[in-house]
Amino acid sequence: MTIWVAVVAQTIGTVLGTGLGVMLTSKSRALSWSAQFYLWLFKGTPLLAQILFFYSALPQMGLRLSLVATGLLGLGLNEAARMGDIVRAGLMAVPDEQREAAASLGLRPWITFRKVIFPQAMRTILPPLGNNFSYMIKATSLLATISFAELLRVSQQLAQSTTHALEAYCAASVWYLALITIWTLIQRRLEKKIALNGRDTAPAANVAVQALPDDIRPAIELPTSDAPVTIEARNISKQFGGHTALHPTDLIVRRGEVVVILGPSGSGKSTLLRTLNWIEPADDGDIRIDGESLPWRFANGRRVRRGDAAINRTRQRIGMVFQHFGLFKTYTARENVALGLIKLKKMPRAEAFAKAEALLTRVGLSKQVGAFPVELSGGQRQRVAIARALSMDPVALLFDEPTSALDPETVNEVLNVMTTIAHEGVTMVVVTHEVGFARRIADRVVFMEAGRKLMDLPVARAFSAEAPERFRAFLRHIDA
Ligand SMILES: Nc1ncnc2c1ncn2[C@@H]1O[C@H](COP(=O)(O)OP(=O)(O)OP(=O)(O)O)[C@@H](O)[C@H]1O
Repeated sequence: MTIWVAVVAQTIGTVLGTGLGVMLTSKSRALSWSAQFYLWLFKGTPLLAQILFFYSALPQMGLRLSLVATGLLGLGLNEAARMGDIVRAGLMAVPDEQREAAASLGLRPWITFRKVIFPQAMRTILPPLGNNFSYMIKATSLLATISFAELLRVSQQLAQSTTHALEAYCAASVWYLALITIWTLIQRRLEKKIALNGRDTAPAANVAVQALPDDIRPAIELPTSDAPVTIEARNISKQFGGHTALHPTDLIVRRGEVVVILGPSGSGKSTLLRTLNWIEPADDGDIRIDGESLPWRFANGRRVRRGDAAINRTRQRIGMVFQHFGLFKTYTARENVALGLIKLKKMPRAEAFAKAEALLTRVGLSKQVGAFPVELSGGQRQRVAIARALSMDPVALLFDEPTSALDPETVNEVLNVMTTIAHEGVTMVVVTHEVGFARRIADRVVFMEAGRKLMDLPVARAFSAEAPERFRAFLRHIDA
């Protein structure tokens, strides 16, 4: 009986708690506040009072439960509140880059959750879940020896109407709720504080960002090649809080071009790049991929934001490589590369794996196809990430500081792969601090400072006396 009750109650708690955990991390306020209310109520009132409530109040609503069913309901709903917190912690422990990597492939939120986020969150969730289950087994004995006896006693008293047992329980519940509310508020404050302290800091600045006067005229030169335009960003801007990370900026990338974006730390390079595939939605402006607007559709002459599914579809056409690789940790190299093909292109598994292996061979990893990310070096992981970004046959690849997290010896193995695919004609936009790479590979060099594009020149002119003084000062600083 103990095992049966514990298993059923734990199952109710785990299933319901998983839903609550997802709701707690949801961007929808209605969902997260409903889940928070549930947790507050069930964590804040004593189990015995809840069981008593179910036992005495539910029959009045026409639902009569047996003693065991009442106990199951009480234990299950309480466990759901605890599991909700545990699942939320597990989901929050999965780095944001995993979600961004999935979004950059164009995976739908449900698939991302099921295939990428939840399996990783399980590693954090499983130990406390085991712990809770041990507790649950013991709680069933409490239920049997104390709660049921108490239930029967109170029920008899209620029937005889000689005491105010129910009121006493209600008053006790209010007190507990007040205590738990205070603790919840303290816990929230602590979590907020820790979240702020733990926020990723930008890599060390190589040149201090200087404020620029608002009326500065950027030295912009539009590309002269007449290949068709692949990415067309117009007037995109982005603010974080009150801080303008990106002033209204244009960027045009033509088919086969390699555009390298250089600039001091904090100058808005990554923000510009991340708006190009809407991983970071811009506040204003438009991005067109092969002429198709990524964020907007036009209805009755008005501009309307496209739905997430439509944005995902267009986004699939652009691959992205992240600084910290963003490989899905629970999948092998081959599975990482094949996931988008199987889930989005609906390719049969065998065919997707064959294509994944061919791509991994192309980046020099034919022997590591079965390795998990932890078994690979940084350079190898980044090459898997490049193969994965190529898997969807994108019209362009975006690289966000692809070598910044690598040891100096492995930087070149990644740059060599990037050089090879650039020579194969892949359209690329690269944010990097590797000036040498820009000189060798770029067709155009964009220089950013304080959220503005200050230079956009063909490579030969960018590295000549013709370049703006600010860019030459930046190069001198790096040389030094
Ligand atoms: N998610 C965010 N929340 C708040 N501020 C942000 C966020 N992302 C970027 N910023 C701010 O926007 C500005 C531009 O950041 P961005 O990462 O684009 O610069 P960057 O040139 O790529 O820098 P780095 O070379 O150091 O990566 C910085 O001041 C940064 O602190």
